[in-house]
Amino acid sequence: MAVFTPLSETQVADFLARFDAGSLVSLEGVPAGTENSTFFVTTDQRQLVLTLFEQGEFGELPFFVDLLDYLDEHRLPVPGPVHDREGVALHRLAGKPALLFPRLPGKHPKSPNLVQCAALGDALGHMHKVSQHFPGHRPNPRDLHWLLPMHHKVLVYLSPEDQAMMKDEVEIYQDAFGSALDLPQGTLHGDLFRDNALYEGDRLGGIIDFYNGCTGDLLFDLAIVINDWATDNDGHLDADRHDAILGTYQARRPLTAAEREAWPMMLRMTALRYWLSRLLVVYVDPPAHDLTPHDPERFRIILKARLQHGALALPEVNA
Ligand SMILES: Nc1ncnc2c1ncn2[C@@H]1O[C@H](COP(=O)(O)OP(=O)(O)OP(=O)(O)O)[C@@H](O)[C@H]1O
Ligand SMILES: N[C@@H](CCO)C(=O)O
Repeated sequence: MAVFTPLSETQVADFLARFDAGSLVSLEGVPAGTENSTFFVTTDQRQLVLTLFEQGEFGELPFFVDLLDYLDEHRLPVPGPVHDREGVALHRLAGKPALLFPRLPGKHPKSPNLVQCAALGDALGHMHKVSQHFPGHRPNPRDLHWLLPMHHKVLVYLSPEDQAMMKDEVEIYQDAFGSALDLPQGTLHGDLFRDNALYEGDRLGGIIDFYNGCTGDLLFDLAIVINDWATDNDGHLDADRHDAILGTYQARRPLTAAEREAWPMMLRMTALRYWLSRLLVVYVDPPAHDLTPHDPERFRIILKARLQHGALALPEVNA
């Protein structure tokens, strides 16, 4: 379950009274998700999602609200927060920060087809073009500055071979990314896995869960996407999905020469980023709830595959 703070219908009905969003018809806790409490709220006018923030830096929530407002204004497929009659989006409910969103249609794609991959690449490329001009700033909390101290915390839980792989990798990234690399910057989604996208058939209904959103290398975001969306069960890249995503992405935003050069290393660094964050959840800082954590092994396998086989050739950009 992912309702850490239960809400009564009366609480939600009172909350809705500040918005022009209709009166409560039904309230349903959403089982998915691991970080926040999520509810589907149906009113006599529309379908909404209510999120209560359970963890994280609450002071950062205005950044996420502004980012979603900005992307929504620029017609990206994201749930723009619902503002109340006073123009305020961020409220408190049951003692927790709360946001109301439109409920986007569709389902998460487990095994995305090539049309769905192309739609995702197009949306991400569009988002990255737009997000380069978003004025908000939040440092990337999961970049090399985080990997460096945090990887020490999990080494003790790894086999000698995996310890060596992790240590060597982090050292290599310091050389590769430590000095001034001229990679295009912008605002990233920061966690655009398949379970953060919704599709109605082949149509991308929307991208959700922007709470890892931050400012950083756009390539970092793209590598997260390719590692999750275009990797087979053995950790190898799936050439068709890879090309479908990168083809439409680059039609929006062609990669620069520096990005092309950094690409194989970025795939490795973002694979290690998730191997590490998942290891930390399992061994170092387990959450209070009993939800099954994501499997770190998946990203150890992906990292090994990227080390053994490198990256695939990037599709050419059609002028
Ligand atoms: N705007 C939306 N429209 C439709 N469904 C949504 C929306 N927002 C959230 N959901 C549903 O609620 C689930 C949980 O939401 P979300 O991913 O934001 O939670 P979380 O606890 O932050 O999860 P995670 O573990 O991915 O960080 C999603 O997987 C999705 O099914
Ligand atoms: N997408 C993350 C979990 C949410 O941050 C993972 O798969 O490890």
